[in-house]
Amino acid sequence: MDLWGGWTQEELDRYLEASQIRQRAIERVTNVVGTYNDLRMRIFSKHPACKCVSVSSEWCQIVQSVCRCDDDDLVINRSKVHKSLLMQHVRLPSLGGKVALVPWADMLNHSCKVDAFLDYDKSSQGVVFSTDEAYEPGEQVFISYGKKSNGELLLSYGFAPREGTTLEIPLRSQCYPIQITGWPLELMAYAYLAISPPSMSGQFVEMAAAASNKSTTKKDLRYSEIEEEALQFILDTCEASISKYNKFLQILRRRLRDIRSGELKALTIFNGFRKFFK
Ligand SMILES: C[S@@+](CC[C@H](N)C(=O)[O-])C[C@H]1O[C@@H](n2cnc3c(N)ncnc32)[C@H](O)[C@@H]1O
Repeated sequence: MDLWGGWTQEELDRYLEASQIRQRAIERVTNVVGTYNDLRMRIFSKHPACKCVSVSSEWCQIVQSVCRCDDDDLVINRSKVHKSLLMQHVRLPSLGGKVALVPWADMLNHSCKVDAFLDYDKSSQGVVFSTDEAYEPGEQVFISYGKKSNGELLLSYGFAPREGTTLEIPLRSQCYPIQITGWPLELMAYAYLAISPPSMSGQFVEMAAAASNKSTTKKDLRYSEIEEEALQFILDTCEASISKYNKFLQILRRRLRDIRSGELKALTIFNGFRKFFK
């Protein structure tokens, strides 16, 4: 059964055993299939002349492979696909996340190194894009698709950037992307919240806001009295997360053991020869 972007159930189980993305990929497929089956029951079964039209080829791929429906039952509306390439749905932060159709916005690629995004500009009454990096003429300009882990980018956009590699650390209902160079303030805030004693209830609101990325004003959230415990909490969670890849870790350990024992054998033979020529 094809799941998302051509991934099979077996591949999901093998490669994404410990990843949050595995469950989300399955949920996505379940939602698409549920919507299609609902439409089929309510509309297509009663009006055979009606066709299911989708602008998304992934949507059709999932429906076709999972629901095993005929090609004729599904139509990818090419003209809409064409338009959707040029007109991107964009959420405008300063208008409370209102959605706008912005011409050519679909041409912009993502980079983890930038925070810049398109937004509504009151003075020019239009959607503008201000870069947060200096670019040379002819250089590619990037936007940020959001603070997303590699897994999320892979699931939603079909690519995983090489730079700024991230690992998703699942903590109860939240999920925080950590980078090889560090961890986000939100994760630290969550750790403070999770381990802080009731005597610190006065700070709970501030910690919760920072953990859910709602407070952008406070850049340095520190509580020295519980910092050690919070760091230990993050370390334990990271270790627990990676230990789920136990098959992979076993293979690595076995391979290392084999290489080392091979080296030892070679060393013994070499020492034997040395003694022989002494
Ligand atoms: C909104 S479009 C961006 C424009 C697209 N590159 C194009 O030529 O039409 C989003 C798609 O671009 C690609 N993309 C965006 N940023 C990328 C990156 N940093 N590395 C690789 N592919 C990227 C992915 O295929 C993604 O699904």
